[in-house]
Amino acid sequence: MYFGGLIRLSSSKSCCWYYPSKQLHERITYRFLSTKSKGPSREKVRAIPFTQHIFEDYHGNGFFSARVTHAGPPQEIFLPFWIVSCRVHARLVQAQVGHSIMRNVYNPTTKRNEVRYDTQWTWVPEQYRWTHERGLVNSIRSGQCLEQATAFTPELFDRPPYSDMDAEYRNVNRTVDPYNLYPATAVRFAKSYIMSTEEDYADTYLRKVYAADQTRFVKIEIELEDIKCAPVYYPAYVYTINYLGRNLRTFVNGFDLHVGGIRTYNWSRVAIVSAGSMAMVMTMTGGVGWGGMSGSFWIGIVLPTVMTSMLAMYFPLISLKFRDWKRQQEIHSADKDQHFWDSDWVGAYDAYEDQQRYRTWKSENQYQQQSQSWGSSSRTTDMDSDPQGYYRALGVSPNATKADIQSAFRGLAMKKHPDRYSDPEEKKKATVQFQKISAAYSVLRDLRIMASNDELNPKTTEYEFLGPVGAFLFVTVLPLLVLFFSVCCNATGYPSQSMFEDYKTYFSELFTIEVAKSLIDPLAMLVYLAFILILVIYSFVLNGDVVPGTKLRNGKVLKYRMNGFRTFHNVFAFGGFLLYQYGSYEPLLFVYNHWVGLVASSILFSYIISLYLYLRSFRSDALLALGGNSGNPIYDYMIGRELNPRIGDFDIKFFTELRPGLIGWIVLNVCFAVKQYSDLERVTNSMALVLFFHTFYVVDALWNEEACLTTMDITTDGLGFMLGFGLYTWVPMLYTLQARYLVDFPRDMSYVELGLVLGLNFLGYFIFRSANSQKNAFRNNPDSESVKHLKYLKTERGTKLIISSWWGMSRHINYLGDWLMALSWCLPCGFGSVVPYFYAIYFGILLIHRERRDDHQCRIKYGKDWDKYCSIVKSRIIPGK
Ligand SMILES: NC(=O)C1=CN([C@@H]2O[C@H](COP(=O)(O)OP(=O)(O)OC[C@H]3O[C@@H](n4cnc5c(N)ncnc54)[C@H](OP(=O)(O)O)[C@@H]3O)[C@@H](O)[C@H]2O)C=CC1
Ligand SMILES: CC(C)=CCC[C@@H](C)[C@H]1CC=C2C3=C(CC[C@@]21C)[C@@]1(C)CC[C@H](O)C(C)(C)[C@@H]1CC3
Repeated sequence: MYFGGLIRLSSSKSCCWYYPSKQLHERITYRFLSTKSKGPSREKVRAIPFTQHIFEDYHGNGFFSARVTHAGPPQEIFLPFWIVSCRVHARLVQAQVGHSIMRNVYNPTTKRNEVRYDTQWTWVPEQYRWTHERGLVNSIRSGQCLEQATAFTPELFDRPPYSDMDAEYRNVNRTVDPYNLYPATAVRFAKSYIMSTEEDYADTYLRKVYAADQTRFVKIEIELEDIKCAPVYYPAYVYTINYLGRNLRTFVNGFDLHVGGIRTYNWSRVAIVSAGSMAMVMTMTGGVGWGGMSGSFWIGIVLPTVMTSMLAMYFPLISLKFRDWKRQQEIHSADKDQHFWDSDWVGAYDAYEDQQRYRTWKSENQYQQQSQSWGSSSRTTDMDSDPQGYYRALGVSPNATKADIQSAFRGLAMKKHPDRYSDPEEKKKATVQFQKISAAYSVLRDLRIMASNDELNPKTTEYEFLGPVGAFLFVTVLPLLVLFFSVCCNATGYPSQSMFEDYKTYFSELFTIEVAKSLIDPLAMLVYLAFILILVIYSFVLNGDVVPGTKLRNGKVLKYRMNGFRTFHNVFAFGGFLLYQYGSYEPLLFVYNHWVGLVASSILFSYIISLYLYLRSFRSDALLALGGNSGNPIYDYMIGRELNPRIGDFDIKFFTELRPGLIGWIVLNVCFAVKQYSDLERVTNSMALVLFFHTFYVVDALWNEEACLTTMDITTDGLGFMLGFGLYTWVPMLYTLQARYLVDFPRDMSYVELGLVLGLNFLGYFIFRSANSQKNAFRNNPDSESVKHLKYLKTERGTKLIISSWWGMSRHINYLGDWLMALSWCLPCGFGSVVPYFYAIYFGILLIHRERRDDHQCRIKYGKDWDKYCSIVKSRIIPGK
């Protein structure tokens, strides 16, 4: 990049611009780094694990910081910058220097002599000229930054093996960020930076030489000659945090470990401090003076608290938006600056093409190695497999990835866009080339999508749940079963008395249009939707650690925000607050009174959301569950096609897994307990026990939310009707069966019964939690103190299977614990009906079936290793069986 000629800038600020070139020259220290310079050795640039604590400190310092700790390993990134160098010719056209003079003046008002300062201005007598060289990085920092930047060479991608590092750090990707600043913008920055820094120096100098106090009418002219704009790269470790659906990057300088990036704030602390300080202000000042206590509460405390905490929460996103907007402005203004545009870009593009060539070379090498190891010769890697010349048009190899094709197209499109040429002949040529590039891109992109789809999303060849027939029964019979429990179980009996008396008449009356109509309850629908909406809002606005999930088939690792537990207590705090304002618990009786409507609404919702999920799973970039791509609509709709459906960064499956079902379950339980209280004016000990057990289970699940990321539902199953219906309907509407039964048939337990049931529950919980935690701890770090004594079997996949302690007793000892708990939840209902035991029966069947499914999946995953594991740990669920 080279600009011949001179660029003339002039300044006429009220400061001085007067100094001989010799002295100015001495004061500027810089080292210009040309593109040929070597920069730091690539070994020096490595993702050092200890940068993790620098990152954590950066986000953990200060009372209001959000203490982000989970960002995964850093990325090694070379950030691109432009180095602008030029020769600066400066000429001082005019300037005045001012000296303050002290005078004694008589003041007739005070009738005294007073001291006054006047400025005596004199023109600077000479016109000075000077010339010097400048070199700047585009973010306008000089000195060290220039020295640490490195010229682009394809070897930047070559990461040494770093065999001494943990696997996590050994496999870190090394990348080069694309340029997102135009060279013309960098030059504009450099120009204004040169102006302002030289002004500063001149001002200081003038004041010193003339012993002046002020300067004015300063007019200078600067001519920039021989401007060079060279791309350089600056090494950094980048941690990416997912925050409210946006990726925030934290940069750790590759040399001095200085850290920068957008910070996040703990909005709940901001809220507490704001509420506390506003309450203090209100108390001290006597309130807002409008609306009494209530006015002061809402306007003086709640409003500012909500506003400040919202600001704290959205501040990172606002500043990101602001930066984006500033960048857009830069780009717009750079467009007008045509003079720099073309020649600059050509140089930048040279560097970009180098990258592409290197990537292509690398992927070809890899491919050749792979095909040698597969012994395959069916595919060819050279350009002969490109009869249409599409790959050649984009300058990529036939093995290029979708991303490679995309970035090659973007680069070429920028370079060859007809709008960038004013000469008609060149414009014509560019138009032809541009059309060729676009055609090649559209064909190759589609091919890549198809190829990657086939590889990533193979057809499902084996059915579960008795295939399409079973799926059909699932989507029809199970909702009917839930309706049966809600419609046919009531205060007369579980099932109702009239069904027992004459079941034929009862059922013939049940399947009528009137009964169907009675299921439609708009108010219940509204309440149900409002509840889901509140959960969605909370999942967006509440803070929580951002945790990476397991690696997906496409190599991606999704991030999840752990705010389930916060959602839980916020739901109760919000509900409690509303009831307090209302002044009665009566709204909670709505649940019992509109039970059938609520159940029907949840079923309808489950059908609709599953349909939405099914339809959206046909997007070209959707990653499907291995078991959900059979091609049979009923089966795929039921089992779930898409593995991790997301809207932006909102993960629908993760949201569904723990929130509507589990939180809804406890909310409904509380409503039933309140109903019992309103009927009996007390809560029976059996109801209290059921409430305690269920709440304990749910709180435990939400508290250990992270653990659900490794469950089959998240890692393997798609999100379809099975999970959707399971969590929007089945869990909240059926897991509450015991609490509802105790409203209709209240009973108290003897102390002996109480003790036995409590004991059974805690035994179950002990097994369930210790086994699950042991597996999680072992999977997270097998060397940690609590699990390092465990014996394990190392599989060929690299995964270790525990074969001692809990996991040596049976292959799913956790299921046994879970089932014992399930049984203990049913026992408080006594033995008057089998219906409250439905949960233990169904759950037993579910766990047996789940164990078979998991066994099948593990056999596919681990092959011979699984057989070996099964021969060591023989029991499936119950030890010794
Ligand atoms: N209340 C409810 O309605 C329900 C509760 N649950 C509960 O959810 C919990 C999670 O269940 P789920 O995901 O089905 O099963 P597990 O938690 O038992 O996880 C099974 C997976 O763990 C890994 N694994 C198996 N054996 C070993 C071993 N010996 N050492 C180390 N890892 C092993 C395998 O995955 P890999 O090797 O690939 O990592 C396997 O696929 C259970 O406690 C269950 O009771 C489940 C369903 C419903
Ligand atoms: C018959 C029918 C509708 C089947 C759907 C099954 C679902 C109800 C269950 C499948 C796996 C589940 C899990 C939990 C709840 C029930 C479902 C969705 C779970 C969230 C309960 C709390 C636990 O601590 C858990 C997080 C481990 C668990 C995960 C599996």
